[in-house]
Amino acid sequence: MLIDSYDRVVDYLRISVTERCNFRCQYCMPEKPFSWVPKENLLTFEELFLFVKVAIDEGIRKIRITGGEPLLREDLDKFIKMIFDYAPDIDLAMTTNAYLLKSTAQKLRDAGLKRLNVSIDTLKPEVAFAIAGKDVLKNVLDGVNEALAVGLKVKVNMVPMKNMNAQEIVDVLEYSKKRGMTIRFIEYMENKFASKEISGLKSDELLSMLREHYEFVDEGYDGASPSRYYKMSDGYRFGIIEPYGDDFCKQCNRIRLTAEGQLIPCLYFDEALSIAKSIKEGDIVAASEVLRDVVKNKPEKNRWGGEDGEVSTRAFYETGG
Ligand SMILES: Nc1nc2c(ncn2[C@@H]2O[C@H](COP(=O)(O)OP(=O)(O)OP(=O)(O)O)[C@@H](O)[C@H]2O)c(=O)[nH]1
Ligand SMILES: C[S@@+](CC[C@H](N)C(=O)[O-])C[C@H]1O[C@@H](n2cnc3c(N)ncnc32)[C@H](O)[C@@H]1O
Ligand code: SF4
Ligand code: SF4
Repeated sequence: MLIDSYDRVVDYLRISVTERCNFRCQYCMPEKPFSWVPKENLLTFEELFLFVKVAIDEGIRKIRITGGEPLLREDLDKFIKMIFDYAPDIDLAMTTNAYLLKSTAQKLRDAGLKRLNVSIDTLKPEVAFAIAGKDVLKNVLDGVNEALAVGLKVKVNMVPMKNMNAQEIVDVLEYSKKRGMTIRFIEYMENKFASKEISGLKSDELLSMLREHYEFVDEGYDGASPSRYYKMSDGYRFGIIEPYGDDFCKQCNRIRLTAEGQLIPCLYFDEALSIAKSIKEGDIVAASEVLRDVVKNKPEKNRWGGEDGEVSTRAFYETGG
């Protein structure tokens, strides 16, 4: 079991399989980055799998594939199958923009993927264009329908922004509810890569807008998730994620791996250790030492809430959110 120095069990590994993306979301990657990680620096799926086996053997029980856009990476279903065959019981999930999901959902499900978190910020084609930089909505909604049809469990992530999609929070909630998908509203998190024009809706603003339509009670955090959940009178639950908060850090169970093998102990801190060399040399003893070091060095919590108004220096598309 992996236990950090604050006695938290670390059993959740988020793997960003690529930082590339087919969208240019205003809050994440409005411009094509100046440079991508060169392809030769990316860990291959065989190399990533070698690390995944080490991580599972050490106690990881939940793996989320993310990016950039993970579906851009060729043969992703084969990577998922490798993980599933090695440990069928682990919680195997992915976060995606759904654009390529219509043609891939069945393959992913057959490979062993269990859950999907899909980003849906709007149900209006022109707003989707304004956010993602291209005409994406039809593909996204078709992708979600297909994922549900093949039996994947789906959650929706929405980042509400003023003068953009904030007026749609009820519509996107209703869309999700009708399809049995939990929606989580994510507070926009400032970062140095995002468009400077964005003004995100804060959780208190969101809650008062939702109160005009619904009655609900605060159910608090659910396990180690950074989402706070609210239960409506008909039993439907929605979540709000305040990434700048730190209440949920007490339960933090996660580390992150980037596509080039940087193992990140905490989203806030710049520190990371690379597993690339040990994995490329097939040295699993060294890789598990790096893993244990990263876990041991997990900080207690982020410091975004401080008075100096710090913003994230990490790119979401690099860490996978
Ligand atoms: N501050 C902070 N925010 C996080 C962390 N993990 C996730 N988030 C936020 O939550 C958002 C949604 O994360 P997802 O990729 O859907 O994953 P998840 O919330 O772990 O998903 P579940 O396993 O379904 O609970 C991210 O984009 C971040 O904004 C974290 O460790 N710290
Ligand atoms: C970086 S994306 C990677 C996976 C996939 N491309 C997608 O969009 O779902 C993961 C999550 O990060 C969220 N995200 C990206 N930039 C953000 C920001 N500045 N503030 C809050 N959430 C953000 C997205 O909405 C998405 O739900
Ligand atoms: S949020 Fe996801 S879909 Fe949007 S640009 Fe970032 S990685 Fe791509
Ligand atoms: S901010 Fe750091 S400590 Fe807090 S939940 Fe995220 S990764 Fe864990």
